[in-house]
Amino acid sequence: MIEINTVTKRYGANTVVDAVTMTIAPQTITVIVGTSGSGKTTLLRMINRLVEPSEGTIRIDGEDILAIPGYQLRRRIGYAIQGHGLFPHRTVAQNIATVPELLGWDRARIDAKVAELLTLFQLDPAAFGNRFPHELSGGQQQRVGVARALAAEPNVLLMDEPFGALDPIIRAKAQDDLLAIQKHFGTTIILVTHDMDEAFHLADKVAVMDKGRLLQYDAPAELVLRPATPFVETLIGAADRPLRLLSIAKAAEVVEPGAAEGEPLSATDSLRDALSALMWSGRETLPVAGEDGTILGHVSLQALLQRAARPQ
Ligand SMILES: Nc1ncnc2c1ncn2[C@@H]1O[C@H](COP(=O)(O)OP(=O)(O)OP(=O)(O)O)[C@@H](O)[C@H]1O
Repeated sequence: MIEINTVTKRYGANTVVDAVTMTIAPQTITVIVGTSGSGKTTLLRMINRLVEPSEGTIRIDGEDILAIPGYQLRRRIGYAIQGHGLFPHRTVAQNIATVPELLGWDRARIDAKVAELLTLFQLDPAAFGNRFPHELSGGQQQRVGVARALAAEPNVLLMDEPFGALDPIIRAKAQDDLLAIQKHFGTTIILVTHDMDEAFHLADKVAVMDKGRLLQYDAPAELVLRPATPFVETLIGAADRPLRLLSIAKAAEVVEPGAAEGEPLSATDSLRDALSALMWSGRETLPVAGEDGTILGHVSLQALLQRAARPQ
């Protein structure tokens, strides 16, 4: 658990993070959104002491981070940034091994970890381990950046616009990889993004910042249904509210018994994808298949319209 308690950061007379209080549950993904300059990066960097707070406390699992030397803290907390920040003269394997080496892991454990992470990120260790960063595509470099942040098995991973430079297709894939990896390791992730679609796709909870203040810290559906301020409403985009609600629910949640014609949806597809498939196929219903391909029932346009409507 991460407890941020009335944390403030000032640069001279300028308060860039203003008395932010939030508690982040273990093994969840918190996404920080807000306008440019609202203090998102500063808040994130105070958690690993790359920036020191002017006031307030931050505790990780009950321990005040000021009691831990910054360099030690940063070995315990993964940090991934846009543009990956890989060391250009170290190979992919050496990059990923950086923190485990600092922590004094033995060679066999380091090699096993590097191979595990490369495989997890769908990079063949034999083909990629000895390459240098400039010999990879941007998307591959970004995956290595996240793999490096995870190498020492941190409980906490901070990510600052990690997918900002990726094209939309690779970006969607990177987001799904991150969700799978978070499940696999049970990591607590705090991620900064400008992209509201990304926030809704990834977040257990969203923190909305404006001018250094935390305006709302809630589950994505709460932001849509009960925005704390007009700013939150604008940021989410009033016209997108029904689609945002559909994007955070899965087909499995509205499946009804009975057969339907057409190409089956997957139970894990979002309701937004389900709506798109229904509209494109011109059908009122489509079948839904489980992971093993068994048909579980169908999803109807009617059910989706009900889910997308403002609750009465
Ligand atoms: N070292 C510093 N010295 C002085 N001012 C700073 C420093 N670092 C950040 N700031 C200021 O603090 C404010 C918040 O910056 P921060 O990078 O946290 O915002 P952000 O929400 O992450 O912005 P963006 O979305 O543009 O990355 C900005 O006005 C910035 O100019």
